[in-house]
Amino acid sequence: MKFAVIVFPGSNCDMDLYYAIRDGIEQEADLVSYKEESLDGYDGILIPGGFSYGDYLRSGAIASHAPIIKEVIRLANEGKPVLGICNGFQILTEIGLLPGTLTNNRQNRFICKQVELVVENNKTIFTNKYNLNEKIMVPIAHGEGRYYCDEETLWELNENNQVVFRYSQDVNGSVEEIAGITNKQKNVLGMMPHPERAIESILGSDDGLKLFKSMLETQKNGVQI
Ligand SMILES: NC(=O)CC[C@H](N)C(=O)O
Repeated sequence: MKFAVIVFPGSNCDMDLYYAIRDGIEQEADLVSYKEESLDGYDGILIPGGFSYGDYLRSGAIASHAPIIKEVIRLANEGKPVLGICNGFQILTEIGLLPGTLTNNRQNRFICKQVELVVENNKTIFTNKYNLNEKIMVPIAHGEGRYYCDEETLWELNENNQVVFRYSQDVNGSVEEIAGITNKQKNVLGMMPHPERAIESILGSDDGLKLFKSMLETQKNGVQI
């Protein structure tokens, strides 16, 4: 499976993602500049964490106008897997591939720690290797990670099983402890925690590895969702 890791000015988790693919699941990954205008030949798109454009205006707001974004949207609409982590999640909401928004943590400061997540939907291309309600440890590192959406959107997210990860506890004030959601078609996942920083136990947890293995499994065996 061949992945594109999109690199914006200010991305800082691009190499973590690259190594998660190369060493974690032994697949191919390319670092692809935000300036590129084609993503032909890639089976999966990864949007890494960081501080694209210094988080000016709002996290992800300026990145949403980068040349590569048209292609990300095209591939997402074709059904290709698109995963946005942290700043990647923020970018996915800014470009409208995911509903809602990410705003300042309730504590109004940056939070960096290991947190427990619950797998709320294991019937997705990103989570089929997990058990339903499995508890996993994955780090967070964000200042604007508080997920917010209006009541109607929240109802839809729950109704369509689009909430994939929730925090076990309230960590940043996100509505209903939402940590990660998919689009309706379930091929686009955005999450604030960092699975790419939890791929081997020496890092404190390898619970993130199954997310990447799930994507590979789907590609190889066409897992029925
Ligand atoms: N690790 C990250 O991606 C940081 C996310 C982000 N720009 C924030 O602080 O909210």
